[in-house]
Amino acid sequence: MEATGPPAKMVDRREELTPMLSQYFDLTQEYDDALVLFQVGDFYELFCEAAEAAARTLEITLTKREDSTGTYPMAGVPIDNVAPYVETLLDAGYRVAIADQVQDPSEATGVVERAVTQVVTPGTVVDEELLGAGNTYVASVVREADRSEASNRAGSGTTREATDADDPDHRERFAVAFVDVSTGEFRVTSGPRDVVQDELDRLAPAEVVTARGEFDRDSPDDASTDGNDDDAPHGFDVRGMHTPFRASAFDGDDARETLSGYVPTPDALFERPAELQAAGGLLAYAEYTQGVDSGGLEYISRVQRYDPREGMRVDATALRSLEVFENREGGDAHTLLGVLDTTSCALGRRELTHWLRRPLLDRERIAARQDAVEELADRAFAREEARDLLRDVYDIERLVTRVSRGRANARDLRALKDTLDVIPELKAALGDCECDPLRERREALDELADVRGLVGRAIVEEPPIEVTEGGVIADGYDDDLDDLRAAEREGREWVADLEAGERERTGIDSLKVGYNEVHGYYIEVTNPNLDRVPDDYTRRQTLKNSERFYTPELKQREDEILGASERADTREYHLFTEVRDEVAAEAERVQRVASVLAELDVLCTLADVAVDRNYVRPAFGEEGIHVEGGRHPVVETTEPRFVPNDADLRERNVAVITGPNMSGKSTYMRQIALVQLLAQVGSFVPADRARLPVVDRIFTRVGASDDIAGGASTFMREMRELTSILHDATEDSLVLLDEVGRGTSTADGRAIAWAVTEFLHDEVGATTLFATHYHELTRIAESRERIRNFHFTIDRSGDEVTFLHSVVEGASEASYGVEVAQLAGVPGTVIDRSRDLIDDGLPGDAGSTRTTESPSAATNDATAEPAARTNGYGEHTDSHTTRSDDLSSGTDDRQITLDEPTAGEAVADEPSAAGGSTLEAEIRDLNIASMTPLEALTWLHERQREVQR
Ligand SMILES: Nc1ncnc2c1ncn2[C@@H]1O[C@H](COP(=O)(O)OP(=O)(O)OP(=O)(O)O)[C@@H](O)[C@H]1O
Repeated sequence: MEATGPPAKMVDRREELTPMLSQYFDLTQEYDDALVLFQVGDFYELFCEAAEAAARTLEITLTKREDSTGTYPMAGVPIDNVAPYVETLLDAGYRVAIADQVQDPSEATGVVERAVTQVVTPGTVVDEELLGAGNTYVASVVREADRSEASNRAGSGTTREATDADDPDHRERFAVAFVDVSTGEFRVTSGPRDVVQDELDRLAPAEVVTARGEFDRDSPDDASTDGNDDDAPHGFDVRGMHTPFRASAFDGDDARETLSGYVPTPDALFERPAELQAAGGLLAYAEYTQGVDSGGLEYISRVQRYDPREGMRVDATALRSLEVFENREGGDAHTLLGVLDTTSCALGRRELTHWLRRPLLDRERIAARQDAVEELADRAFAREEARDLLRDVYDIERLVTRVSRGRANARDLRALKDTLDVIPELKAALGDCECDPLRERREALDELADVRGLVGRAIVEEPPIEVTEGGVIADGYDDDLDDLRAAEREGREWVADLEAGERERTGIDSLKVGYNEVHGYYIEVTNPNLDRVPDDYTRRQTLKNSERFYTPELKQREDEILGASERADTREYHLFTEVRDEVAAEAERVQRVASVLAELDVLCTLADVAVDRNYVRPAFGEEGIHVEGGRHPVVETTEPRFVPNDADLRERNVAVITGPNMSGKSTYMRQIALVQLLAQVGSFVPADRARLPVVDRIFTRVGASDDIAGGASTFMREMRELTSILHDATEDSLVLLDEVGRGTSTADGRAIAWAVTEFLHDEVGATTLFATHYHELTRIAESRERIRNFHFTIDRSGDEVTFLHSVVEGASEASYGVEVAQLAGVPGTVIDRSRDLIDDGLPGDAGSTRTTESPSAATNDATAEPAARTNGYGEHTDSHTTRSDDLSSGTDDRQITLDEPTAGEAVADEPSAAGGSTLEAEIRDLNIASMTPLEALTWLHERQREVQR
């Protein structure tokens, strides 16, 4: 960003700068991709362009600094409340380098020494205040060497013959590593582009690091920032910030060297060199941001390589359309996570997210989780007790990270102890649980009695936040400390007795003994009594109405007290860091306990949800999906009269689902996918009964109808996603298609929908749910044995329709678009007119020179499609190649042709019928009543482009 790097004004005056600004200049040069927050006393200051940018972004005052070399814009934020400012800067796309004074100003001879102690970036925040409850990842991506550029899968057509791109040996491959610096979780994997993209989608890193120089077009030193497609690391689609980092860190030797600070034999851990490079480069970046040297993040000891194929693949599109973590508006209300997340502690909350992100493929692992959930569901008392205890569990995964990094305070240690105190009780609560997964976890719960005992003995029950000012270490833990405290106590007692003694000795009743920070202990005598002051009193301070004195003995005692107190504080700090280091040495054990606690929390939660919401344990078999009385886990919580529905797709069917708008098609499809996903997570499912296959991947393609503004580009995206489904789905996949084809003309859309359905049935064999308003699609079932039609029923009495939300076998009769419009409150005049038009045909039909179909052909026939009723253009245009008899039944005069032009395009090719301008003729001939809003908008968009050309 332009506000980072050395300020232009200072570059010009580099040699003249004062020592302090010179120091600032050097740091801005060294950390040239960050805003440097430069400590000056109680403030972090920024200068020149950086100050202006910060003032704008943070809405703080821009001031000036003047010295002999000039005037510099300056802005500052208070040190003791810096977190919110840093957060705002991160949100605005900046990285922030914190340059602290690392020398006591009183000891500095010249300018105080300063150093960057931390670079805060979106992916590497560790401050509690800046961290959300979930994981914050930073990822690194490395492209494998010696791979030729592979073809783009999205463009590789819909045939499933093997191509170069399919051949595992010829596809472009990447390695990707992820770290959560706040917990120490570290994972590495590699694979072809789509697999790595899935991993990036799944873990949604806040930042992606790549070797500098690879993507920086203008200057190799230019640090790119987020949000710009041009900066997409290796062409991956990532939401987070993109950070180019020192390329050498990703070199094999350097990466190995970095890794050796964390794992004993790096080479043995990875399967491919690029994985080692990605992991080493990422660790080097993590060290750089945390201001530590090689090996300085020792709590990252769990560098794990994983295989993405171990889990069900659920890409970002599927996660979004199934609203697993986020609803369609991007919020977290009414999501699957929201329904399930009644976890007791932060550890469990993060673990649940992990589980939902990566449903399992391994039947045994699924069964193990199910066994645990089942037993916990049955043992209500044990479950409730365990959940209660887990509520007292702190986020010890992050806590132990702070311990390892020397950032934990005494309260953190005490919180760790409080958590460890829970473990014996938790083990007892689960003592009767018999199934292997629960027994194993119970046994894996290390009580860490040593750590618990140490902290219990060493740290007082309610320690202060500061660890340098005493009051942290418990009495009896250390003899030296006890002696110092005794000396201090004794001195204070002596002082406490002094007042009474001196009053007696001097006869001054108003004499007082006091203490202040500046002058220490004193004896205060009011002016009228000054003549009675004994000789051994020395004057210390004169006030308006009194004088303050000390005696040689008081002075001596004061020195003893203060000396003892100071030495006690120092000793305490020393002891505290010793304890902290001892705990840090057990970090791995704590992390293991944390992960068992996390799993237990999730298992208890899933059991609780199962009981609370009446879920059942699904069985797994070899046949396709068979659900009885299935429910949508989220919609059933908001819809008081949710109607359960069956889904019998045992032959791995392609289900074509029709029904009026709003009847429940999307909900139904999503509920089947969510039931499947939950089942593979190991959870029970919202149904009366479910027998399911293990699905390798869930694909979703939701039509463009909701996204009119996106226009043509949305359709393009839709088709790209469709291509990837057709290419990547297997017979073990579950495919959801919701109104695919809606983003283009009705004719094209229907043709595509038809062909896609055939392809999925004939070539792919994936279990498919296809919700559509193209009713003619239901006819495919006549010629394909595994294609089945389902539709949603409504109850119609007079003009009123009631949605029954229940699915039945067979094709739907109509769309009831007008009835839905009426329900939505469209004015009665419009509704009546629509009904007339349905009955009588559209005026445009009669006037059109192309109309070959009689409007009356579609009248009063509930089975007629909107398209057939209103369009019916019989003419053939070059742009549509699918033959009409592919789709039509050919038996009646409601024959549907696929050669129908889009509202605009075919007309535009024709000369004006009325002899006016082409545009005029087009407008006149437009059959507006038959167009969807999207078609109208697309038409308008095309005309605009023509005019603009
Ligand atoms: N099984 C059900 N029981 C009760 N209410 C339901 C059920 N399914 C859906 N609904 C309600 O109906 C609304 C519409 O459902 P949904 O979006 O699934 O309809 P749709 O047929 O896909 O509509 P469209 O074709 O317009 O996209 C939902 O928001 C929900 O409130």
